[in-house]
Amino acid sequence: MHTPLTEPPAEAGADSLEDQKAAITRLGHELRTLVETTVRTAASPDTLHRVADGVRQVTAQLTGRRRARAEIPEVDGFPGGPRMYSPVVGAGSPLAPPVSITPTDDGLIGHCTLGLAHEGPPGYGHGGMSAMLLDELMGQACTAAGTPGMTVSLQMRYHQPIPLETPLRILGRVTGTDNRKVFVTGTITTEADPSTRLVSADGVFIAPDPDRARALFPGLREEA
Ligand SMILES: CCCCCCCCCCCCCCCC(=O)SCCNC(=O)CCNC(=O)[C@H](O)C(C)(C)COP(=O)(O)OP(=O)(O)OC[C@H]1O[C@@H](n2cnc3c(N)ncnc32)[C@H](O)[C@@H]1OP(=O)(O)O
Repeated sequence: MHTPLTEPPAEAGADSLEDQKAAITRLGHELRTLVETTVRTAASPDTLHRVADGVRQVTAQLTGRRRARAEIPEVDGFPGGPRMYSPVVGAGSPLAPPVSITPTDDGLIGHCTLGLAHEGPPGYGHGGMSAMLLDELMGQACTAAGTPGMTVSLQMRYHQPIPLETPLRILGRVTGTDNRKVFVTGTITTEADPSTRLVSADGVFIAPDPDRARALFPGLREEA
């Protein structure tokens, strides 16, 4: 018998939340492997049909309660906490590379490696993927600076293509604020050559006023 993987425990204490995060992370890893293998495979149509049937059966095992659209998962913190299903940093998301983030003296640094699932031009990263990586790092830099905000403007510059299967470094840094506006810059380089910018961005983020934030995010917890 299969245990439903998305059903939260009846009483989620600290230990059970950790168990839940570990299980989400493990499933996310297996799904990313499946996605990457899927976009690389040269398997025959018979094999692809057989695998599709198997995947459909696996999906049917994810029974139990489904999260509502604006619900913030119990395993997450918003804003400023973990986002297990984020398409950029979420350990549980098959869409995420995922990016791991650490603070620096004046911003945040993210690390990830893109695979063929993130391909734009053959062998290189999709430009939308670069924008997504930078938007996240720059948005999280706002939160880390104590001014969480939403992107209202993201000016991208693509200097060189981003190689796949190559460790990357993404920087996000707040350069200034003006009332609710936060000005942020970001760059993507390889880990091996952090002085050569492959992509850079300038962004404006805006902290919604409290009423707007409550209306936009009805699942926001009071302490946030
Ligand atoms: C507890 C709180 C949670 C907070 C939030 C946390 C989110 C943490 C996300 C984490 C994950 C990260 C992920 C990556 C970040 C996304 O991806 S965010 C998603 C993409 N962005 C969006 O969907 C934002 C859509 N835009 C909006 O909803 C509304 O514009 C906002 C952001 C709520 C602001 O609305 P508003 O408060 O009515 O703003 P408004 O009064 O029109 O403008 C305020 C000021 O900004 C200026 N402004 C407006 N647009 C622009 C622009 N494009 N360029 C320059 N200035 C502009 C205005 O001129 C105005 O300036 P002043 O007149 O005050 O000098």
